[in-house]
Amino acid sequence: MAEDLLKYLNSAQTRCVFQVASCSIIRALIYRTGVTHRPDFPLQILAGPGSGKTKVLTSRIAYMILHHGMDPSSICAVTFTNKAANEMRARLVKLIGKDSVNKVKLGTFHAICALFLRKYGTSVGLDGNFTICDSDESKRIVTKLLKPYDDFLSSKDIQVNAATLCSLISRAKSKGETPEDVVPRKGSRHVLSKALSSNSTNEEFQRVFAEIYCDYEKTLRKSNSLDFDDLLLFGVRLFSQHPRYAAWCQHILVDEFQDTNAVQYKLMCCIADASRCATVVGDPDQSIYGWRSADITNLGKMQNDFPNVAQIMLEQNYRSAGSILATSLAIISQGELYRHTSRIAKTLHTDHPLGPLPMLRSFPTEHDEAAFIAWEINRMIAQSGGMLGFGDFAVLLRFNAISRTIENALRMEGIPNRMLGGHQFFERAEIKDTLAYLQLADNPHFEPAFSRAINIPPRGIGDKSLGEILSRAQKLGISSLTLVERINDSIIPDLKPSVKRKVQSFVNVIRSLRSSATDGMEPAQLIGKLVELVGYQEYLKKSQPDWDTRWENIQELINFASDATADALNVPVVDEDESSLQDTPLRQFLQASMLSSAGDQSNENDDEKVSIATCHAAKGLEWPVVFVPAVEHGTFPFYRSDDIHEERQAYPFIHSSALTRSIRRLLYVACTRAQTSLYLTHTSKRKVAGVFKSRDLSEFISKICSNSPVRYV
Ligand SMILES: Nc1ncnc2c1ncn2[C@@H]1O[C@H](COP(=O)(O)OP(=O)(O)OP(=O)(O)O)[C@@H](O)[C@H]1O
Repeated sequence: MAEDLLKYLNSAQTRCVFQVASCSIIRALIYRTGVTHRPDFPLQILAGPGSGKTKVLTSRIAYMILHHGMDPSSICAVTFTNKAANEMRARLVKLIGKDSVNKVKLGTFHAICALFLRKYGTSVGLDGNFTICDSDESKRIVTKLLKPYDDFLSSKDIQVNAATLCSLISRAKSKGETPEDVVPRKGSRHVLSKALSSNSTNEEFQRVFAEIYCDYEKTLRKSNSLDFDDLLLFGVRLFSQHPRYAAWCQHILVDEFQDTNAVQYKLMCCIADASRCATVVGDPDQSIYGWRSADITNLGKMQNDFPNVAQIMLEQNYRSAGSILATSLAIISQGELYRHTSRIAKTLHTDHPLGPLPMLRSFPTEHDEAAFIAWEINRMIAQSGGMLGFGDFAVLLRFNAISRTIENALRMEGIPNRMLGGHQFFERAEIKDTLAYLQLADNPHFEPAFSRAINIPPRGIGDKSLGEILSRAQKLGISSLTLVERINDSIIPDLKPSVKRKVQSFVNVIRSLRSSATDGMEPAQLIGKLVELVGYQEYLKKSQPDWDTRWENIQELINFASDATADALNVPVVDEDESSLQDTPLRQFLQASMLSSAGDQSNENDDEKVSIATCHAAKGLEWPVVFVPAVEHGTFPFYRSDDIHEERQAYPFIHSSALTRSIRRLLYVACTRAQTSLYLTHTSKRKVAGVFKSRDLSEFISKICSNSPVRYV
C-alpha cells in the first residue's frame, strides 16, 4: 500500500500536478506575506514588471488600517507621479473608504514636502508663500546668469548651454551638494571632468559652474521660490532638524523605490525616523532614471539603516504572454554587461500561455517602418473582429524625435493617436501667462512671473524699460513688482522714459487679485476675474491664430482649479503656538499646478486612440499590443551624437557603460508593457540631421536572436 502511494507520488503526472498546486500556494503565500508582514517591521518587496506591485502596496496599507487598527493619518504613501498617486488613491477608496483615504498622507515626495514646508517652512527659513519654480523658469534664470560668461567660455573653447547647466545643478542638488561643494579643489575630480579633456579647462569651467550655481541659488531665495530639487532638500532639512514634524508617521511606504535618489532616500529615512518602519516596492531592473541620479544602491543602504528589514520577491507576472516575458528576460539578463554590477537575481514567470512570439522586423527606411506599424494596426483591428480598438495599441519610442514619421504614417492611414505626456498642459503659454499673474498676487518677489506678466497683454514696456525696472529694483533691494507699485503710487520717481502710465493697469490687476485672494476667493473664480480684467480672450483673438484652442485651455485650467483645492492633503498640526502658516486656496491651487506632471491630464476619448509615448513615459502602463521601433545601434543603446539634442541634455556627462545599462533597462521596460503582442522593428538606414546613416540591429536584440525568443521576419 505504502509502496503504491510512493509510486503514485513519484509518477511524472502527479508530480507535475503537485508542483503546480504547491507553486500557486507558495505564490499566494508570498503575496499574502507582502501584505500582512508586521507593520512595525520594515520590508523590501522586490518584484518584476507586471507582478502587481501597486496591488500589494495598497493591500498592505488597507491591512494595516483594517486589521492592525493603525490610524490612517499615521501612514505615508509615496509614489513617483501624481498619476500613480491617483491610481493608488482610487484603489484604496474601494478598500477602506474615502474618509480614511483622505487621512493617509499619499502623494509624491515633492507634494508631501511642499505641504509641510507651506505650514512649517519658517522653521527652515522659508516664507509660507514661496513659489515653486518649474524647470522652464529655472532655465530662464540660468540663461541670464550664463550670459556674462559667454566671452570667457568661448575664449576657452568651452561650449555649454543653460539646459546642461540646469541638469548639472539638479544633479548636484540630488546628491546634496551645495555650490561650495562643487568649487574645484586642486586635483579633485568632479562630474565635469568626464566631459572636458584638459584639466585646467575643467577647473575653469567648474569654477564658472560653481559661480552660476551659487547665483542661481541666490536668485531663487530672493524670489522667495524653490525649484523641484529644493523642495526635497528643504524637506530633508525640515524633518531632520525638527523631527517632531514627522512624529506622526508610523509607517512610510514607497513605490518605485529603484528610482529614488540620495536625497529622496534621506527624506524617507527622516520621515521614518520615529518608527523605523518602511515598506519599499521596486524592481532594480526597471531603474531608468540614472541620469536623474537615481541610486539603485539605496536598496542595500536600507538594509543597513533599517534593522530587521525583510525581503520578499514577487515572481509571477500577471501582464504578459509567456513569449513576451521570455524575450524581455533575455534582454535584461544578458550577462556580460552586468559583470561589474550587482544585479539582483530575480526570476519571473507567468501562468499565461506562450502566445505569439514577439516579432522582429527589418525595413529599408524609417518611412517603411512607420507605414508597416500603421498598416499592422489596421490589419489587427480588422482581424480581431472588434476585439481590439485603437486604444489597445502603443508605439514606444526611445526619444521624442522619432515620433514625427510615425505620427505622419498613422495620420495617413486615418488612425487616431495621442502623444502621452507630449503636450504638457502646464507648459502652454496661455497657462503660464495666467499662472504668472496668480503667482505674483501670491508672492510679489517671484521675478520670473513679473517678467512674464508685465507685458501680457502688451503694455508697451520694451526690453530696455524692463531691464531698467529690474536693475533699479535690485539697487533698492525691493522686488520689481514693489518698484512699479511705488512708481504707480508716486512714492518713488518715475523712470525715463516714463513707465508710470503703462504699469497702471498692471498694478491695478495685481492689487485686485491680491485682495480677492486674501479674502479667500476660490482659484477658479480668481482665474475668471483675471482673464476679464486683462481682456485675455481679446488678447488671444488678436495675437493667436489658434486662439479658440487656447481659450479652451483656460477653461480647462478653471476646471483643474476647482478640483485641485478639493484634493488637498491634511497636514497635521504639530505646534499650534508656533508660527505655523495658513494655506490659502490660491496657494493650494498654484502648488497643485506646479507639481502636476506630464501625462496627468487625459481627455475623455483618449482611450480610443493609439498611444505614442517615450519608453520613460510608458513606465507603469500596459497595452495589449506594443510596437518598439528603431531597435538599432544608435538608439538602443544611444551614444552621444550631434543630432539628438534633447538626449544630450538628458544625459550630460554620464558614463557610457552606465548609460548602456540604463538604456537596456529602458528597452526591458518597453517590452514588458505588452500584454499579448510585441513588435520590435528596425531599419537599415535612418535619417540623422537630414542625412541617411546606415544602421545595425541593436546588440540588445542581436545577442538574444540565436536563442530565438523572437520571430525574425
Ligand atoms: N494578483 C493578481 N491576479 C491577477 N491579476 C493581477 C494581480 N495583480 C496584478 N494583476 C494585474 O496584472 C497587471 C500588472 O499589475 P501592476 O500594473 O500592478 O504591476 P506592476 O508590478 O506595478 O507592474 P510594472 O512594474 O511593470 O508597472 C495589471 O493588469 C493588474 O490588474
